[in-house]
Amino acid sequence: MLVQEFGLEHRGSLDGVEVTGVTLGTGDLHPGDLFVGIQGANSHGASYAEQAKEGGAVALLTDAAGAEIATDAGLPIVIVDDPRAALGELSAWVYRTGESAPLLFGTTGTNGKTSTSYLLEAILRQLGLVTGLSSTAERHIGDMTVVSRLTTPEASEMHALLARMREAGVRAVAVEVSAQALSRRRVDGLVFDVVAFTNLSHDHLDDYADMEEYFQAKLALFEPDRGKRGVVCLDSSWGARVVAESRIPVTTIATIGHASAEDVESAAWVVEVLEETAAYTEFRLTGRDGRSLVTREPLIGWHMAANAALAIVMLVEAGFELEAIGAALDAEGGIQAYLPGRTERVSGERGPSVYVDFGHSPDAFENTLAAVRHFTSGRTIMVFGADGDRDATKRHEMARVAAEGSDILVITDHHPRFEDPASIRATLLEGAKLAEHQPETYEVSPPEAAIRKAVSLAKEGDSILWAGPGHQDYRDIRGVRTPYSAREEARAALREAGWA
Ligand SMILES: CC(=O)N[C@H]1[C@@H](OP(=O)(O)OP(=O)(O)OC[C@H]2O[C@@H](n3ccc(=O)[nH]c3=O)[C@H](O)[C@@H]2O)O[C@H](CO)[C@@H](O)[C@@H]1O[C@H](C)C(=O)N[C@@H](C)C(=O)N[C@H](CCC(=O)O)C(=O)O
Ligand SMILES: Nc1ncnc2c1ncn2[C@@H]1O[C@H](COP(=O)(O)OP(=O)(O)OP(=O)(O)O)[C@@H](O)[C@H]1O
Repeated sequence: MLVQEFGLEHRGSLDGVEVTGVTLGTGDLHPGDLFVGIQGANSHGASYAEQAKEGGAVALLTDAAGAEIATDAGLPIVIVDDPRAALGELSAWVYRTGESAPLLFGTTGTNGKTSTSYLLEAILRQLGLVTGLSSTAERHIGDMTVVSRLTTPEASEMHALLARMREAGVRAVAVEVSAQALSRRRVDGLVFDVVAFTNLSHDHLDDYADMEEYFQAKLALFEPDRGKRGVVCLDSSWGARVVAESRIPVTTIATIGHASAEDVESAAWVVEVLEETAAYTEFRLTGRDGRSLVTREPLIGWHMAANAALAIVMLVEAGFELEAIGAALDAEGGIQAYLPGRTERVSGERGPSVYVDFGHSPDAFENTLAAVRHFTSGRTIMVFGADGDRDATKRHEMARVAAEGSDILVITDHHPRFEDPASIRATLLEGAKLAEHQPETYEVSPPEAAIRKAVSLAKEGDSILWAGPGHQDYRDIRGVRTPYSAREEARAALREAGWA
């Protein structure tokens, strides 16, 4: 049936073969699945065809090279030139995700994708809709939470997720779309009702040759086969490029004091931060036509207000009335969202304030440090490390920005992966020295000791920002995911210091 539908070449009998799911990896396999073998960085997926058969796969779809590898695996083989290119459409067909599709929102950008998606989900719930979420931190199917491995799942997993959402009565879904997802065709077979661009700054230059290539990867979300209409944030200068090069209709939003004066002047929507407290940020969102809304989001920093406003404009673009959104938010005192590991406060009433954050780029450090400083009467202490085996070119700038914005710096380890953690720390120490302002600096490994060092130095009125680990519950050390929670470590360090 599938082979006839798509007119595909095949080997071996497909009589009686019924495909009920699609998967790329034997680890995710369910009986009845079509196993798709793609060439990976380490191996060809087709070399796992025998395992896939044992696990209940009913057929293999792969390229000509994969078909050679899997000749003796005992599965019927469907052959296509580029299995990854076929994956989205095929998965959409198997999981019937085109039928009664929910409202789909897709957000891309270097920073703020997860936050915008959570805030969007929260507002949709406050509007009374059953919602879904696909983010780096978690995936949600209504009230159920599913663990995330990638920011954006592979197309087969994405369509399977949407099928489960349909069964659960989900009406609207917020999806975080990474540049890697666009480059690797993970959102094929989806057309978002509204897409959004948050910002672009230095990150992922291990995956992309330069910022231009990284930008072009993100821009792909603003194509008619990916999104119907878009909202572009002008706070980073790359926003104007998205507007100029988008191939779908877009509207714009800019934050006073952060976008250029000309961009604030020309934007269709303007965000003005009215009040920043340790518990919430209040802002006004005003449309060019005079429509306006004042509300609060439960996170610190102007950038989180910008993310919340972006989410609201996405909803307006999807057809929701601004007045209705305002009324739903007013009824509950603002946006009711909990974002795991995004400047999450883990300290109690007494002692220093401790925030754990997922920021891992210079821009994220700068904004989060500024937000923490805003409420700190004492000293700002920053604890951070850098990812091993990921873009090493951003390390100096991360450390310089961290040094510039803090009074005390504790440089430690993050996910070393296969790199030597001591050499990553040495690079960070070099970067910190490039700052004009030189904080008191310590090098402490491992992170369990680093957070304890920071807590031992902190006094009432001081704040500690631990940037990097966010919501994550493991550290990747030489390819092994060791269970580990920064939020739990920070709480333990505070308890041990008598600040419980
Ligand atoms: C570097 C990279 O992109 N790797 C992706 C790639 O893995 P790979 O090429 O290393 O795969 P491989 O180990 O050679 O295996 C080849 C194939 O055999 C399959 N296999 C492999 C072993 C086995 O026992 N059984 C099996 O079936 C694999 O599922 C794969 O399809 O193919 C896998 C499945 O198709 C992906 O899950 C995997 O993403 C990894 C986990 C990853 O970290 N990707 C990063 C770059 C990424 O996409 N990041 C963005 C981040 C964004 C952000 O920070 O904003 C994201 O969206 O998450
Ligand atoms: N609009 C923004 N501008 C700049 N920095 C931001 C913005 N929003 C969030 N950040 C910073 O980036 C960190 C990560 O935020 P978030 O998880 O929402 O981004 P993301 O784009 O999903 O990142 P990732 O792709 O790595 O998951 C935050 O904790 C904060 O430090």
